[in-house]
Amino acid sequence: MPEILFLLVGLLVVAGVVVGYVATTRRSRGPELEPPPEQRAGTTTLERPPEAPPEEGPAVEVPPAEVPPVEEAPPAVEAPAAPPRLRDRLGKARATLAGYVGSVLGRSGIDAETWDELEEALLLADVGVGPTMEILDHVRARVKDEGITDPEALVEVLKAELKDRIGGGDRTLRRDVSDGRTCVWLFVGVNGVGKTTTIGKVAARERAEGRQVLLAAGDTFRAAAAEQLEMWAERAGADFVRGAEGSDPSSVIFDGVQRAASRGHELVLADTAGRLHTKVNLMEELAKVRRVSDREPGQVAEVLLVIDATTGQNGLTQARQFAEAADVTGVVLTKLDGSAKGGIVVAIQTELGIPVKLVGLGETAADLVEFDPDEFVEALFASASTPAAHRETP
Ligand SMILES: Nc1nc2c(ncn2[C@@H]2O[C@H](COP(=O)(O)OP(=O)(O)OP(=O)(O)O)[C@@H](O)[C@H]2O)c(=O)[nH]1
Repeated sequence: MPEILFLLVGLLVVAGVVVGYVATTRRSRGPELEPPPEQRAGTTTLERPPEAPPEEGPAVEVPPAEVPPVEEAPPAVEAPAAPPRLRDRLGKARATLAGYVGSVLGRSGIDAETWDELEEALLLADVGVGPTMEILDHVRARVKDEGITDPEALVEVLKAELKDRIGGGDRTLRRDVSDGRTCVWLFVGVNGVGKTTTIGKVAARERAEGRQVLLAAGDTFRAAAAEQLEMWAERAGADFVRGAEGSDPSSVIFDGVQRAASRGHELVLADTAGRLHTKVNLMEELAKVRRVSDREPGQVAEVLLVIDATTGQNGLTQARQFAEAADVTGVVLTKLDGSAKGGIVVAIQTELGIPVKLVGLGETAADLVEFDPDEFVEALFASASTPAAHRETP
């Protein structure tokens, strides 16, 4: 009996000691709750009513107290891996053309079938009926004038014609803004074309080149879109601003611009919700986004229309509508790695005169290249049977 009493007293003493220790440690460490997103470094969530009035003036002043000194900006990140070469990634488009071109080159001369095959090849590549006919008319005229009879020379004339059509125009991404203003690039396009992914790729590139960048989640329709963008921002070491779900995209982007300006960032990359080019109200909203993003302290230097290369000719209709609503300055053609329809480049450039500036060739940060017309045409015509790595660009 005394043993049991002794044991009970011992247990009580031990329990008391343990409880006391735990309470002390808790107090000294503080609560272990995750900080709310707005308190995490480099991230801001703007809680605002959905109908903030950005057109009437700045909706929300960024309080100076919230702005950390510029030294606290995210560190520069490593450059993404070397960008892929166009010709290594144009597998599908190359394979489609290679069959036709191989057949043309296999003939002893140029005959009616040769022209039929070239026409079919261009149509399959989605160059479009109008441009295909024009291109072949020009090539026919040159072949006749120059007395060309050799199929190889004919293919060279066709390549030159294509390069002529998609060449020219300024493809550099513009950064020139008035003194004291912050450069804004807007990314627009229909759903799922790759806007967010492209912004992530561009952010990685800009950061690797040492620029301070802010990503603004102007896609307030889908919470997942903002989360996806935030992930890209974290990876790239970029600043990030999002708004409450359903809030006004113009306000969110404007707040992003204000924050970027106050922190001395060079560039704001603004995402917008995917929208059908046929929905008038959404296209009007986009026009407003552009106007508001252009107000001090921001200035829109690029409106980049993102087009999915696999949609082919439909991309042309989209480009027309977006150009009207948001004054598009350049095209980013994505998913060219999985498309046989690279010919849309020709259609967009010749029919709308909008230069293709960037090309997406995959889903990682490195899969973005500047568009080079000569390289593109050579890549399209490079023989599918010859390993690209062993061929020299003529
Ligand atoms: N193969 C390939 N896939 C790509 C490329 N660019 C984007 N994608 C993929 O396309 C899908 C859609 O990309 P997002 O960036 O979410 O497209 P979005 O335009 O922002 O979509 P919404 O927000 O719905 O309008 C994702 O699975 C991307 O990984 C590319 O160049 N090549």
